[in-house]
Amino acid sequence: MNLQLHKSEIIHRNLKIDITGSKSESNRLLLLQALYPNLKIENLSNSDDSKVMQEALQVDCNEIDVHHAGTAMRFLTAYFSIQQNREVILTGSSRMQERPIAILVDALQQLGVEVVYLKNEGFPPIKIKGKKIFKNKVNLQANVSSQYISALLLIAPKLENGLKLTLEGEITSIPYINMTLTLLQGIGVETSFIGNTIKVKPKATIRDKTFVVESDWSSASYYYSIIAMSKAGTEISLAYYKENSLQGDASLVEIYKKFGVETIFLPQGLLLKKVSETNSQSTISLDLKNSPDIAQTVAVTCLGLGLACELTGLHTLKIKETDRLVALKTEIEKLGGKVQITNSSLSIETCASLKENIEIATYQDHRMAMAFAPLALKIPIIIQDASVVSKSYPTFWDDLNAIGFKIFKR
Ligand SMILES: O=C(O)C1=C[C@@H](OP(=O)(O)O)[C@@H](O)[C@H](O)C1
Ligand SMILES: C=C(OP(=O)(O)O)C(=O)O
Repeated sequence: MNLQLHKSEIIHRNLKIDITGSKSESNRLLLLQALYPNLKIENLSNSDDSKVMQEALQVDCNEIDVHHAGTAMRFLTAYFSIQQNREVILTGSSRMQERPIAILVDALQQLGVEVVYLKNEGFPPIKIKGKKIFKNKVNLQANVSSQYISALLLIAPKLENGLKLTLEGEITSIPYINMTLTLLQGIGVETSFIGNTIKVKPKATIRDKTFVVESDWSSASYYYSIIAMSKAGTEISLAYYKENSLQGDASLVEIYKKFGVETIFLPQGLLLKKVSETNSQSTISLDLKNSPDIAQTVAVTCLGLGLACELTGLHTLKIKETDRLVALKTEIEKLGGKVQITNSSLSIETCASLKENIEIATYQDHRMAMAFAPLALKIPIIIQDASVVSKSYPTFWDDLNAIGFKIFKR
């Protein structure tokens, strides 16, 4: 389904957008709930990725397809490693079969788990034979994806002797590791993270506990971009967000001050308000190694506002739903922007005007579709294969429609 977005403006200012729980928190809590059934979860994410995770933890079959869900792939690999007397094949979309998993598999093999590759060495599909794990020391490379680390940490309290992880290299996406540790602490697991060493103590059972998942900050990023591209005075409210977030993408609050967006925390969420114009002479420089999922949003905001930018810390983008660096360069150049990329950075030159009615390809990447949509405040634009958004935010187009975006099927 391609969508034509006519040039739009925000009209329903008093509307509150309800975004469901963080996909990252939800997928961690679902795994913890499978390990500790007296854990209850509220405001669970309605994303495809969380549905896939939930179903995979419930079914009894021995082949599970996680489609495009990276966290589900990595977290379930760890989960099935400790399910004794079960042999499970984990597979995914063709892109998932190109997303590396060797660092996690090597770590599980160091712990004594039997994992074999069924197609290409280092990539899904894999076959896992679950067992009781007594070993408790693992060294692993930490500069490729934090998901491998979170996966091991989530099962760590159920290992006979807990876990000591020694992280090698520069640690990437650290807020996601801290999110995992904080959730573990929340159910009473003892953890420590000092220097490059993480320790988790074993915990057989937990007390009854209910978690209310905070709404997804990565999804909120598209509203930050919308407000940044709107005229002064425009406002949008988003529920349910809090000032002390576990999610690294809450860095949006600081980052979007650069684009004239003010964030006001209310008891039930956020009010975003455009308060000032950005100086078009300035270059926006940001290191996004702690918030990789908002890189596309920020890049397109800069493009829409005609601002030059230099974004660094993007080394994980090449192994996500698509190679996001190449995808951004290709699509921004279609619109008339000038882009340079390396393996870990992206810069855009100041661009005075954008081409109209360009078809943006989305590469089966939800964030490509959602990041480019706010440009409809500046130019008419077409988003190809727009239903990809369901990976993290199924009601995205309905919500945009409700705030005034003019969206038509093509
Ligand atoms: O642990 C998580 O929930 C995630 C970690 C990040 O991945 P990397 O650590 O691979 O950057 C992020 O991009 C992804 O969307 C979700
Ligand atoms: C990278 C993402 O997800 P995952 O790695 O879980 O597929 C994302 O949601 O942007």
